[in-house]
Amino acid sequence: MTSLIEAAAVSAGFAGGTVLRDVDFHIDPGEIVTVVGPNGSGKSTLLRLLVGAIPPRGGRITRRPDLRVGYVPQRLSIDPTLPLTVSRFLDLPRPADRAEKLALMDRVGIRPLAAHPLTGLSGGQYQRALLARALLTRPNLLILDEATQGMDQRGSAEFYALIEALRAETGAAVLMVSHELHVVMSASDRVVCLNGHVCCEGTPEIVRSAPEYRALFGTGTHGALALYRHEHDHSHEHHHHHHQQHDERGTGT
Ligand SMILES: Nc1ncnc2c1ncn2[C@@H]1O[C@H](COP(=O)(O)OP(=O)(O)OP(=O)(O)O)[C@@H](O)[C@H]1O
Repeated sequence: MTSLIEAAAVSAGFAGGTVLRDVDFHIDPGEIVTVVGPNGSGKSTLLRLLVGAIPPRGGRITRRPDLRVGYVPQRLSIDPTLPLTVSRFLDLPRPADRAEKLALMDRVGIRPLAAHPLTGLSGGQYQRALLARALLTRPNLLILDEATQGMDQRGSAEFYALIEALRAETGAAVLMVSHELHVVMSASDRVVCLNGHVCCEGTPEIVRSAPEYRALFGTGTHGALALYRHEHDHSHEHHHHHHQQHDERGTGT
């Protein structure tokens, strides 16, 4: 088996009815696959099926035996009265190697925030903390569920550029869900457009011009796509610069 996860003719549903029907899906090592679809189209349900959190009603899901998933949830339910710092958060559920923690916080740009309470982070910083924690398990598949919710367009573009860089460094495949189509799509090798079933899939360019996709999302996203491309082309210098700014601010506090 070469795919990390493979789903064949999978269906899923709850008491309220069928949510997914006849879905074929796979993700290969090192691939970035994005699942897009309107609210309620079954994106989160598909992720939960793939990781085995819920059983399929029909069809079959196969996971490669060496699959190691790093999961970046949308949010975590953490008691806001708990004085949990970013650094301590990375010790949950099990204590992590200190050097490794520092290296990962550095890599995702939150090292100056190590001693800050988790609850005081901005949306973008918080997602980076979740990302660092997910990376501690050295995943070969990183799964992100609406990771950029609440970030502005520039923040999202930077976050996705980081994800792409991490994929290049670690070789991990990335599976993400988003309804922020325009920004996320260019970072993807393959896009799966979901609406209870797979409407269309392929490279971002193919999906973007597919009639099924246009019927669901329209065509008015070119400006945002251009912004991402621009950011992306200049990402490396740009990012180091940003992290430096973070560092300076962080050590001052
Ligand atoms: N545990 C559950 N019990 C009952 N119904 C559920 C459950 N989880 C999801 N659903 C229903 O399944 C459908 C798909 O939900 P899902 O969360 O997978 O969609 P989504 O595409 O991720 O949506 P969104 O973009 O809003 O996050 C919805 O109608 C939802 O109400």
